[in-house]
Amino acid sequence: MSSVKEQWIKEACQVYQRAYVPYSKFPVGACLVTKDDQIFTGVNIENASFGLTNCAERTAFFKAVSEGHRDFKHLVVAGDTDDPISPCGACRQVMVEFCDSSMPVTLVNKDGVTKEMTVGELMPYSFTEEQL
Ligand SMILES: O=c1ccn([C@H]2C[C@H](O)[C@@H](CO)O2)c(=O)[nH]1
Ligand SMILES: [Zn+2]
Repeated sequence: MSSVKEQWIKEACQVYQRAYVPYSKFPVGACLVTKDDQIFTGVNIENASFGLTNCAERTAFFKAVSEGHRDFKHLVVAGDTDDPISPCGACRQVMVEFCDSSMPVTLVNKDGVTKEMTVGELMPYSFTEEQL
């Protein structure tokens, strides 16, 4: 019996097969978990106009928020990488918008090796609505 976290890791590792990455050939998968245990997966989706690319993490957040979910408890990001994948700055900023700084984020490499971080560790001294 695998733990729920192992299930979330498996989701992120499996969904990245659906990444649309004809340009970078660099698939990424994300599995975002709500506080009421719903799962939203995401992949990176590229475009011939490169700047329109949406990362896996933001795809998962935008799917969840579009479906009415804003309370999250865990994010897993899996990449075809040697080291556990490191999310880009744009995705870190989106994490800050919707997650507590203490929320755990599991980063996974191509062999399933994980690195546990929190949103606050990924994005210290971040820009938030309090500064507006
Ligand atoms: O954490 C990450 C890092 C990169 N990418 C995507 C964006 C682009 O499609 C490809 C190469 O940058 O990887 C993600 O989806 N998430
Ligand atoms: Zn990103």
